[in-house]
Amino acid sequence: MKIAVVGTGYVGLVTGTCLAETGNQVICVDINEKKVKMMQEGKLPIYEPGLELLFTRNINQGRLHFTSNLAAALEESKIIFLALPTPPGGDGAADLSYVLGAAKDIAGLIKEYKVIVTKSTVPVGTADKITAVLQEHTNIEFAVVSNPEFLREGVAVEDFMKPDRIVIGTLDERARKLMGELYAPYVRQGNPVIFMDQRSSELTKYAANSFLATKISFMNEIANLCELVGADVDMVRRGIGADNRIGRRFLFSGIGYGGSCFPKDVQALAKSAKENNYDFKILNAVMDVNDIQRAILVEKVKNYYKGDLKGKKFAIWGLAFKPETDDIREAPALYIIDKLLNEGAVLSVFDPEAMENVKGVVGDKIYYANNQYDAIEGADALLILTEWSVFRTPDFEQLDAKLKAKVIFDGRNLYDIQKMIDCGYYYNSIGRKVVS
Ligand SMILES: NC(=O)C1=CN([C@@H]2O[C@H](COP(=O)(O)OP(=O)(O)OC[C@H]3O[C@@H](n4cnc5c(N)ncnc54)[C@H](O)[C@@H]3O)[C@@H](O)[C@H]2O)C=CC1
Ligand SMILES: O=C(O)[C@H]1O[C@H](OP(=O)(O)OP(=O)(O)OC[C@H]2O[C@@H](n3ccc(=O)[nH]c3=O)[C@H](O)[C@@H]2O)[C@H](O)[C@@H](O)[C@@H]1O
Repeated sequence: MKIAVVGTGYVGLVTGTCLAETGNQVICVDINEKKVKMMQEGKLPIYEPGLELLFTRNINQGRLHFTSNLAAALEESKIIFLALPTPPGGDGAADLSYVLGAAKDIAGLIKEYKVIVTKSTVPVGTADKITAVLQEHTNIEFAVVSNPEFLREGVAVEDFMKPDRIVIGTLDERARKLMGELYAPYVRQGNPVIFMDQRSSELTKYAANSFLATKISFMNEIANLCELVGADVDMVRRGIGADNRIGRRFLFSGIGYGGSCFPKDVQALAKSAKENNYDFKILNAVMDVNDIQRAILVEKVKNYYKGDLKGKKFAIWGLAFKPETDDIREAPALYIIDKLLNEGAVLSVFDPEAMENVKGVVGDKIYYANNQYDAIEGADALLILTEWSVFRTPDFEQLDAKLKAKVIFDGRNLYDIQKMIDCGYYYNSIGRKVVS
């Protein structure tokens, strides 16, 4: 099938590449000409494990193409995916200007029946808005389909190629058939394609992200309670996760959820509920808890140094909002860096992939170390903010030798408490006892 993908961010690139991998002819369009040129030269603009191999293979085999010319991309494509940004507007609601703007452009260019698919995360009623824009500007037949994307950064290829489920929101029979054919190669036994109406599909995406964010905020509150009552959150997590009704995943307490989606989507769903005269109380609490949790490590550091961080040198391991990505959008690390700098601390940071992105935002106010051990040289304490594998089993001899003091604040609970006691560290993690 011939497919156009409009927008080559995370979702557009993964969607386009994976659809090409199953034999489709895919043309990806972006208004960012620099990015398009880069991709035409075979260079991938993001770090995502496993994507480069597929990206290169499909370009070389002539199935994956890039352009900034929307008209050319639409010409022969039967299905047009919109993978455009939906950032929070000033009031927290999703900004639909990219999506509706593209719909208008598409309306002016199509000459035959097209299926227009929203991959972007959009509020309930957006398919109707896209339909209205198209109807206003074209007489050509079309169907608007909601097909939310559930991929996680860092495991995006796996998530797209082997999805838990595929949600397709349309009542248009022709579109339903085409979408069913397109996704047939990705369906594994028991992992269904779920067809529904557009509104239910749009809400499914927000409900999924908000439910996962709720799980995280819930566990962060349990962690805070654990610290007060002398319980261990890792034990509680294992204890409740063994119940299939609860499940083992997404129960890790830490320094709050970040990334380009959870913060914006929880906020957008709360806003959309409010617009419909519904006060979504749980979501408001989820956001409040996350705000508090993002500050928790800084509070622990301040308590340890009795409020005076001036001139203290801290090493930071991990900047990306989670491992296996260079994405720093809404990363807790950015918030923590800002707070520590305001307190007069001196920072030396290391992340396996996100250094360049942080340089672009934070600039030369901090030292960008060459590796994780360079970062800790002479530091008063180490702060761990992202659970990259390389931080899980560090060389403790180097830690002992390079840190000025044996002090670790761990926002991701990477180390065994007993080991830290044996090694003589002051070790403060999340929801577990503080040892020294
Ligand atoms: N990042 C993620 O892991 C996931 C994101 N989503 C949703 O997917 C949507 C896209 O997210 P990302 O891929 O992260 O976005 P992004 O912000 O990384 O990329 C968007 C791309 O669209 C391009 N663009 C903007 N206007 C355009 C236009 N008129 N024509 C062509 N290209 C245009 C930009 O240049 C950029 O390359 C959002 O709604 C997001 O909530 C859904 C699931 C996962
Ligand atoms: O809509 C989206 O963009 C995507 O948002 C999330 O994916 P992603 O943001 O890539 O990352 P997650 O793995 O979900 O992590 C999000 C945040 O939650 C935090 N988290 C995650 C899990 C956990 O147990 N505890 C926890 O604090 C992570 O550290 C991270 O900051 C969802 O998991 C995807 O299904 C969804 O498609």
